Amino acid sequence: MGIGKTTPLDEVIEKAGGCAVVDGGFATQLESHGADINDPLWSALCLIKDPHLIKLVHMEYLESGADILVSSSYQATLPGFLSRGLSIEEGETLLKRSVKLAVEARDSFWDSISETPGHGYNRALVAASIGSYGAYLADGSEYSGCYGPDVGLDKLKDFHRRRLQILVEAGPDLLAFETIPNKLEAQACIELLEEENIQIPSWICFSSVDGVNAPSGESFKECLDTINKSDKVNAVGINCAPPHFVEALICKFSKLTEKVIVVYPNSGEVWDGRDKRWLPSKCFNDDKFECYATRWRASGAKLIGGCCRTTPSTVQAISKALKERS
Ligand SMILES: C[S+](C)CC[C@H](N)C(=O)O
Ligand SMILES: N[C@@H](CCS)C(=O)O
Ligand SMILES: [Zn+2]
Repeated sequence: MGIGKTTPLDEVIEKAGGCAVVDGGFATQLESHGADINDPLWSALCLIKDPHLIKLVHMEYLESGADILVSSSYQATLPGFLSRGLSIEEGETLLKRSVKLAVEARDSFWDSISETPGHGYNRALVAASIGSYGAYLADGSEYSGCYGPDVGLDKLKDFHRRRLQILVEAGPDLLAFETIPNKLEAQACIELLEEENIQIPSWICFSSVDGVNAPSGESFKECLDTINKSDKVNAVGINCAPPHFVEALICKFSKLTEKVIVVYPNSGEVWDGRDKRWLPSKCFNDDKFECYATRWRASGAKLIGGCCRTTPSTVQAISKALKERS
């Protein structure tokens, strides 16, 4: 995945007219179909209990115009599955299932739509979601970056390595590291991509709670200086932060990196990691996303979508804004 080579990610961006659409809140949409994800495994519980809902949600985002589907593996981890009494083998099967379900949805949507002349869809890519260590902890620390003194680089690499290998074996088109809250975890991700000689594209997205720095308080300059050293990372950006932070962050990132910029913010509501609920806050509706999407593209983002509490209608609004191109 050397720099300069055209990747499937570049191709989908080009086919989409310069800015491709990422899907929206995956867990949110599972909940709207009645899934109970109030659990340490969060949305990954559905890999065990409701795999059909996972496929349904992927289909809904495809119909809404997503060019990239993010898989259901955000909070799917081997230690998480082991602590539920599953075997390593069962855990590995579930991880592979997350990619398989997204690939099946993509293939079946593409087969059905291909028969419709003049359809405006692109064949979507499947990104395997790799949630941060904080997501696995299920204590809200993907928004604080405070992993404590015992969590060093090696521990983070150990945490991520096997899942990454299994997800890659399952054949996604790319890897999506999500809600990374600090520089150390970004470093762990890039070292793993290198050590495992990963040949598919990847993006690394940070969360942000102040709109200026990573949640840990480290500057994005420090974080991006680390990522810029790796030619295994194709895109870098922000996910699950409030939309009103995004424009300024795109401007900041575009001065700090030449990599593709990816943004998929949440609705603006705030996750209460202790009580496990979304706190009402400044919340942005689909019309606002439609208008923001155009501005984010003008500021330099090439991958735009939604994260938690956004829905297929949000993605439809983004897709409408980006595909009614200038
Ligand atoms: C993106 S957050 C809302 C995911 C859930 C969190 N890791 C938890 O388990 O509390
Ligand atoms: N891909 C995950 C991100 C959570 S922050 C989801 O949409 O559920
Ligand atoms: Zn989110």
